[in-house]
Amino acid sequence: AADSAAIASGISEMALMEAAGSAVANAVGARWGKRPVLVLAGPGNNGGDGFVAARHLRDAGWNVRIALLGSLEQLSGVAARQAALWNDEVLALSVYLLDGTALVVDALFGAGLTRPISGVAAQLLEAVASRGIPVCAIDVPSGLDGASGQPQGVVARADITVTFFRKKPGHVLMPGRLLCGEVILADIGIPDRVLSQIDPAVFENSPVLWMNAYPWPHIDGHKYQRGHVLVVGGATMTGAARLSALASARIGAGLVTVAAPDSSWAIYAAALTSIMVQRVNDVSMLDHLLSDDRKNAVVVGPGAGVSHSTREYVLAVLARKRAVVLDADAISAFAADPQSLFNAIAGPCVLTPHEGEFGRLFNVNGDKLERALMAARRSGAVLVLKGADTIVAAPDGRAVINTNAPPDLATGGTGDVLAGFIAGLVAQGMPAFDAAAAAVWLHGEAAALFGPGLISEDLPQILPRVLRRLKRATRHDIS
Ligand SMILES: NC(=O)C1=CN([C@@H]2O[C@H](COP(=O)(O)OP(=O)(O)OC[C@H]3O[C@@H](n4cnc5c(N)ncnc54)[C@H](O)[C@@H]3O)[C@@H](O)[C@H]2O)[C@@H](O)CC1
Ligand SMILES: Nc1ncnc2c1ncn2[C@@H]1O[C@H](COP(=O)(O)OP(=O)(O)O)[C@@H](O)[C@H]1O
Ligand SMILES: [K+]
Repeated sequence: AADSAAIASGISEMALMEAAGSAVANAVGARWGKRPVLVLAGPGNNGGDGFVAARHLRDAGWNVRIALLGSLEQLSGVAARQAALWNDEVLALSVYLLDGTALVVDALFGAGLTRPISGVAAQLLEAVASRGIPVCAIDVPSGLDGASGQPQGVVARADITVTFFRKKPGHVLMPGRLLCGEVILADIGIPDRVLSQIDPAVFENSPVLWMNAYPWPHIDGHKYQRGHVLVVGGATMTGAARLSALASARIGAGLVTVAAPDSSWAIYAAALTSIMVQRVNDVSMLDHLLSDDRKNAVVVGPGAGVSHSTREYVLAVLARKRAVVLDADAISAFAADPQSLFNAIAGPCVLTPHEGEFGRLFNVNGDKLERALMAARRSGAVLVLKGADTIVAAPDGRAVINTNAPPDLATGGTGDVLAGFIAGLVAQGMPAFDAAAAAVWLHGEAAALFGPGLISEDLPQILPRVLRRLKRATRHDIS
């Protein structure tokens, strides 16, 4: 879309392809020393980029061969014109070409792949992968769907992938993120105004997206301006709600209260210090607590139990139009009747399912991005679909894909912490979508900073260091 918009606005297609192929040659030269290179060129513009890269590498003194899928006569447009500039032998694709090849430039298919790669091209990619030959992919590793991050048949994993103008979802969604290796974004002269023309709604998560909305405390602020989070605590599994509460407090909520039943009140009270504990044995007591409208964000779900009372609590909070984060059991409790939940969602609401919980509420098909967006639209909530490539999706079609979370997060309780982070930011006035994106990023950053050995308690503990760095990076000094 960006390239056609750029061409429509008067940029030469030939110049774009020249810049793209030359960026590939530069990336190859920066990564590897001179060695025999085989460029695999496809029948479209991705192949055209390959011809340009081959020419630039040859001019820089590399030993380059190029093999084409199909024939030169079948090339058209700028790809044909670039192929003509190669002005040297063009080989037919064959697995034998890999003998004596120490680097493959994969220019078979980019964005135009319409069906799984078959025949000799597929055999070649398989052989490249099985022999472990280093690969530089152009735009995407051929066979990877740039929209979904899903392979369409065979894909040879790349060491680096050079793409242009803007990353595609497939570069950051799993398993695409792994198949791409390091993604190098090259500027090929597509002007920024093209970005506003295509007005993208999907972004890789990063502070630039939400730091202007980040609720740093005001110099003359007081605790009530920083919001009051209410965490509905479970009766038996008390750790989950305590983790959420601690997380809300750490991320800056002015006050945090856990609502606890008589049976476990003493446990909560003994374990918590800066966090308050109030008695709630049934939905009318919860409703009474919520009559204080300073309690402006609520977490339900962590350790709540998949039960009728959890459903009642969720519906009571939603009826009060309070901002709410629904996690874990608060999601699972609606498995039998998701529509009753969606009907009740009217104000700011964030659902934070992992894939298992997601499947209990939503019967939607498609790739992860599509499913998250559809679920957000259907439920009317901001949807946080968790995992190695957590997606935050809004009912209006915006989405961010998170890429900073390490697998150390795959340990019990980290989701409870995330729910608390989100509620803490919403309580401080951050819009639900921004709050969810910021919380997911901070959560990943905290985990990465802590590193191996992480347990969920460590996340709120180390968050202040992440916040300090973020604040330093985003502070606008008065000059
Ligand atoms: N248009 C532009 O201005 C620019 C485009 N660029 C490159 O152009 C690429 C997109 O080019 P195209 O749209 O030509 O797409 P591709 O080069 O990915 O390939 C499309 C061609 O392959 C055929 N095809 C699709 N699936 C096939 C399969 N499984 N087996 C055999 N043939 C198949 C199609 O019929 C079509 O002829 C980008 O990925 C990027 O690499 C870059 O040059 C940057 C600028
Ligand atoms: N392999 C992974 N890489 C990165 N993040 C992960 C990975 N596995 C899980 N996570 C993150 O860890 C958290 C786990 O949450 P959840 O599944 O609700 O666990 P719990 O209920 O034990 O708190 C989520 O934020 C999720 O995105
Ligand atoms: K490619």
